[in-house]
Parts: sequence; C-alpha cells; structure tokens
Amino acid sequence: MAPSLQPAAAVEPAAQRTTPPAVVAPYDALFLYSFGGPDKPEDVVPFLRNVTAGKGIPDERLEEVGEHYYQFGGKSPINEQNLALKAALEAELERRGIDLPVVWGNRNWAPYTTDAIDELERLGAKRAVALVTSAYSSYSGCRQYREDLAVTLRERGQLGPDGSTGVQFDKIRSYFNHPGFVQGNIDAVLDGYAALADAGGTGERARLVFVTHSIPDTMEAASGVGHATYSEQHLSVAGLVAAAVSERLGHDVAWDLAYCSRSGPPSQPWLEPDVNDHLEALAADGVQDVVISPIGFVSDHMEVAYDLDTEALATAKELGITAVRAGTVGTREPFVRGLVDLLLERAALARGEEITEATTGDLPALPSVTGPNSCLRRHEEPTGIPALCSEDMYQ
Ligand SMILES: CC1=C(CCC(=O)O)c2cc3nc(cc4[nH]c(cc5[nH]c(cc1n2)c(C)c5CCC(=O)O)c(CCC(=O)O)c4C)C(CCC(=O)O)=C3C
Ligand SMILES: [Fe+2]
Repeated sequence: MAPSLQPAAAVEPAAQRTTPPAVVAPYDALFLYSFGGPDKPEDVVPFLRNVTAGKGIPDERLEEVGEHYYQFGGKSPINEQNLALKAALEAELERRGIDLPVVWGNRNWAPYTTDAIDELERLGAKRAVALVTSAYSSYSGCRQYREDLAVTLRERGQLGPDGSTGVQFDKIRSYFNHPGFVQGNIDAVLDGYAALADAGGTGERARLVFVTHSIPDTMEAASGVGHATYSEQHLSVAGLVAAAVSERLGHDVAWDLAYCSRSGPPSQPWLEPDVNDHLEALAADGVQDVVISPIGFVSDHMEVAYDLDTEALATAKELGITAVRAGTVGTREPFVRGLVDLLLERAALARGEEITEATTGDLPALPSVTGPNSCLRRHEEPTGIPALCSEDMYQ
C-alpha cells in the first residue's frame, strides 16, 4: 500500500499571487544547521579534531577516515550540498512569498555555529528556527546539535537560565516521517531502479537495501525515550518507501535495513548488519541485483561517497552483484517543499495555535521541544551539557 501523502500545495507565481503569504511569525530567520566538512586537504586533520574532541575514537580510525577525505582531494561534498539546499529553500520561500532570511552554519567546520549567530545578529534576528540536516532523532542527529548551540551561546555569554539571552532558538522536529522526506526518497529509489536497468541488472526484481549510519547500541537505546528509536524510525521509513516502490513496480520488492560507517572499539556493540557483510549474505542467498538507498542521510556527503559509492559498490562488484546507489533527498522538490511546510508548522506551534502535524506511516510526529533526557549520548547517562529546545535545558 502506498503511504498517504499530502496533496501538493498549489504554488502561485509571485506576480499573480492573490492569497497572502504564509505567516512565519514569530520567526525572523531560518537557521540551516549542519555537520560541516573540510574544503581542502589542510582542513582535514583540524576538522577531524573538531568532530572527535572527547569522543575516544581510536587513532587508527581517524587516520582511515582522513584517508577517505584525501582520496577525494581533501574536500567533502557536504558544504556545497548545504549551499545548494540553502538556495533551494530560499527559492521555495520566495515562491510562497515568504520573506525570511536563511543563515547556514555547521557544528564542525566553517561557517561555524558562532559565525551563524554573528550573521543572525547582523540581520537583526531575535528568534530563529533551526533546521538540522538530519532527519532522525539520536544523539548525533538531534541532541548534539542542541548541545553545541547551547555551549556556543554560553561561550558568547548569551546563555540564560532558560535559554538564550541573545537570539532565541526553536527547532523543527525530526522529520523522518514527514511526507516530503518520504516522497523524496520514493522518487530517488524509483530513479535507482531505472538506473539499474541501464546498468545491466534485471532491474525491477532487484533487492532494495536501505542504509543508514550505524550508532552504538547504547545511543540507539537513548534515542527512543518516549518514542520510537533511531532504528525503528528507519524501519518505518524503509517500509513506507518499499511499499510505494512495490506498488509502482507492480510486484513486492524485498528489502532490508543495513548500516555503514561504524567506528569505536570492536568490543562496543553498534547497530548491524554492516552493509558490506549484508551484501555478502545476500550474494550467498543468490541475490544478483541490488538498489542501495541511503535513507539515513539527506545529501550525498562523504559517508555516501566513500562508504557506499567506493566501499559498498566495490564489495558488490567482488561478489558479482550488479548494484546501483540511489540518491539522497538532496534538493528534490517534495523534500524542499516539505521543509518549508515543517517551518510553517513550527511557527504555528510557536504562536500557540492548534496544529495537526503532517506525518506518513504509523509513527506519530516527534516533539519539537524534547522531553528531559531525550537523545542522550548513552542511555540513562546525562551528558551534563546544556541542550536547547528541550523541556529541561540541563538534562
Ligand atoms: C547518526 C549519524 C549521522 C547521520 C545524521 C546526520 O547526517 O547528521 C552522521 C552524519 C555525519 N557524520 C559525518 C562525519 C563523521 N562522523 C564521525 C563519527 C560518528 N558519527 C556518528 C553518527 C552519525 N554521523 C557516530 C555515532 C560517530 C562516532 C563518534 C560519536 O559518537 O560522535 C566522524 C569521526 C570518524 C568516524 O568515526 O567515522 C566523522 C568524520 C558527516 C560529515 C560527512 C562529510 O564530511 O561529508 C556527517 C554528515
Ligand atoms: Fe558521523
């Protein structure tokens, strides 16, 4: 069964617009908040130091990851992809007649969080809404952004007891089950099936392997306080995408969820199976064609370019599997439109209006103001670091 998707919002050209533009009050800026990545070889080591500060990632793993970046000329595609998303959001806002500046910043590379706050202040913003480039909730995709924002404000002397004393921040909910994100993935997977036929595979009979970033089991447990966990959120999206693709192709598509990019010591359990091991198991079962869909990521950044396009596709080749990697949602139209819908939804909520969150599938919308101890790094182990956009900033 196909997921029930919202009908497309009719878009009027600005010149002929008769309806007034949607209200984004109380917000005066949209903060596009991402991970960041190196732009040139000299950036790689300082970037990795920023990412791994205090995380106990083994040196061998860091050298290995540094090598991934050097193989791509020391430049991650992520910054250009975020600039493209920023431009797409600006275009969509303009199409809807919404006058709202978009400011981009990253946790781990320039423009840094503090640069973005400077920019927001320069624009005179008083209350911004943060859109994080991660669709699912977990420490890495949710709380870490909220902590870095709080710590940056604290360093600037702008963190009051209940939040910022400078620019105020709200956050758009984790949007994995928003219709726009799901539809963007459906479209990308269908394109993947078409590409597989061109690549010489049997096309429509191919196995569908969804992939996301592995996280430690204890981070997984902490991701689901009061709601579905990180892996359950992915399973829901995967099921929706597979159902829509099956319907379109006219037969049931077999699918699985696998993981990439694990780090940490081998003794520490992380979510499995690894995508490479999984391809091996599929080959042993006689599977010959695979479409890989990276539903865990919103753009084709380094994890996708290296761990999937370089490593997993090489594994498939060695195993005699014809594999194609489907795209991420990137700047696909349903996704970008959905993000602006989410912004409007968050603004209505901030104004105290009754809202019905748009969702697809069985899982309810995640809260945009998280409960206490939500998305901790390790289950039941408070980080002791303040985090914005939660019911209690210090839990
Ligand atoms: C769930 C998740 C997402 C998806 C959500 C989202 O999209 O935000 C994500 C995204 C990203 N992760 C990225 C890069 C890295 N992540 C690392 C380390 C880690 N990631 C983790 C999780 C996630 N990460 C975890 C549990 C660790 C272990 C350390 C820790 O507990 O935090 C390391 C250190 C070395 C290594 O261990 O690999 C690097 C370099 C980049 C930039 C890519 C580019 O440059 O194009 C992006 C978008
Ligand atoms: Fe990561």
